[in-house]
Amino acid sequence: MEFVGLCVVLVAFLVALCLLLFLILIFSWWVFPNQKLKMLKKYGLGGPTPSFPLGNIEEMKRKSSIQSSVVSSNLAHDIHSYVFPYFSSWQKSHGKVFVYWLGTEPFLYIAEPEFLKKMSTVVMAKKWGKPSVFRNDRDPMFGSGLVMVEGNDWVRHRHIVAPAFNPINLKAMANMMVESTNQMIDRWVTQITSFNPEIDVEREIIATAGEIIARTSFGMKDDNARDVFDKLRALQMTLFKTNRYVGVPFGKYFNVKKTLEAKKLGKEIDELLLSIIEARKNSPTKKCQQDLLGLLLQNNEVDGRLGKTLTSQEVVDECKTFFFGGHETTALAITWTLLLLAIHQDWQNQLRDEIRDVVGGEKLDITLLSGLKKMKCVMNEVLRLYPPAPNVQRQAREDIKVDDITVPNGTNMWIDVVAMHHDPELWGQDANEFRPERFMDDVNGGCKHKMGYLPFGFGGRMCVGRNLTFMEYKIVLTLLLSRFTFKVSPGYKHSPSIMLSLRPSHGLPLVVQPL
Ligand code: HEM
Repeated sequence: MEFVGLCVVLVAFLVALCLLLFLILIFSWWVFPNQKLKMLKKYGLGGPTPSFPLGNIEEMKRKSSIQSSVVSSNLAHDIHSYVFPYFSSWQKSHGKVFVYWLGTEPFLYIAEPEFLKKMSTVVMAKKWGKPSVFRNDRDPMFGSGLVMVEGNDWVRHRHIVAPAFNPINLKAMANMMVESTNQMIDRWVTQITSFNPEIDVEREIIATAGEIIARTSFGMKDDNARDVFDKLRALQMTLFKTNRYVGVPFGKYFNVKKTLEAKKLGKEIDELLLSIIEARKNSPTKKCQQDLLGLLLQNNEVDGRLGKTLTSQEVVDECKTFFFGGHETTALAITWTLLLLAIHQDWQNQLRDEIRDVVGGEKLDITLLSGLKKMKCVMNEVLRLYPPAPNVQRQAREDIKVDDITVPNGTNMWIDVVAMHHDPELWGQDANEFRPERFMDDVNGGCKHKMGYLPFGFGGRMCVGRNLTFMEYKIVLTLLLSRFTFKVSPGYKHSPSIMLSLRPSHGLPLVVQPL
């Protein structure tokens, strides 16, 4: 009798527990998001109607799949409606600031620089959050690296990481960049001399930039480092192939196999990097190695006295962040540049002339690279038309007041960089044309608003690695243009798409000929 009574109590307890869990889920997935939606509407923010539990994801997928079946035949640069068909269509009905939903997460869409300026004048860098849904989704890539940390942790990370990227430190890495690029050039020469001048430039440049970032981040001399490099690339492919439902409840379990694979790779990478770090810490000569890891360890030691250090796991996460944040973005800047120079032969010739005048035909002296003014204009224009980082993300950590709108604490923000970079209201009627000269006398390219050009983000959280990109861009392009000419292959299909970064979805085959 006593036993039966106990069973009844146990069953009643379990039923109550399930009910409680059910209520928690319903509240967090449905009631609270709906309250937020009502509040955002009250503050005057419109947007497409979401449905439970996918939000607007279905519509986004539908619009993308219609668009991706179309391949632009005319190499046009007006890519916004092509890469973000849903934003482009919602902009027409809801303007440049509205709310859309990824699963049960509201996102404030912003393509209005004045709105952004007003927000960033009241929110300091360390007060900005990064959307928790993305932090969880990208945890194997970035962990608690600089891209993802917030508040005082961000101040501490930035304080140690930023000095590693100063131009004097970067100069010491130039040789690694030259070596990796020359190895790629040798491969191309072998391929071309065997009568195959068509090269998938995107694949080649991404592989070389990956090698460069691994060498400049943690060196590639020992076997462990090579192993890390291979596993980082495998992790990237795994995450890349996963069809992720960010913001949807239990979204990461839709692809259990890939999620587990990514987790396993992430753990193996962490262990290998930790062993590299420990070996460096125990070897006074290796610690002074002039790569980013060496510089972080040195900065850590100096700042250790002030109690502002990074833990070994945080240093690991920074190395992974450099790899994932730094190599594909830089590679794509170079890749899109080669496409644009292949289309615009006049600019290709102008850059070659400039290289001859400024750098000469001798061994590359990197102190001369700053004289490549036209190349800088070309880079700026490429980053405008084809920004490798097509959006910037934030999350409000307090209510933010912009005029009579209040953006409530917790709201995610998606800043559409592609939209702003192609907006005729900001750039004029030639917004979709390749005109590097617009940057000749104006660092903002003649944009009508200072916050309309954001290839590296904005405010205190602006990209910490941009100096490394500038140097790598100039070195790789100088070496390539001094050896080859580039033409668009008849097999190239112009189909830019968003795969985390803005990439040519069918690669970039170019016809490459030695000079
Ligand atoms: C063309 C090349 C690159 C582009 C387009 C790019 C773009 C960006 C963007 C848009 C952000 C976000 C800024 C914001 O939230 O306001 C960012 C942040 C960051 N980038 Fe880059 N990046 C590039 C190269 C690099 C390189 C080479 C590295 C390192 C090796 C790097 C490391 C980082 C880090 C660590 C952050 C986080 C900064 C912070 O939150 O304090 N990036 N980058």
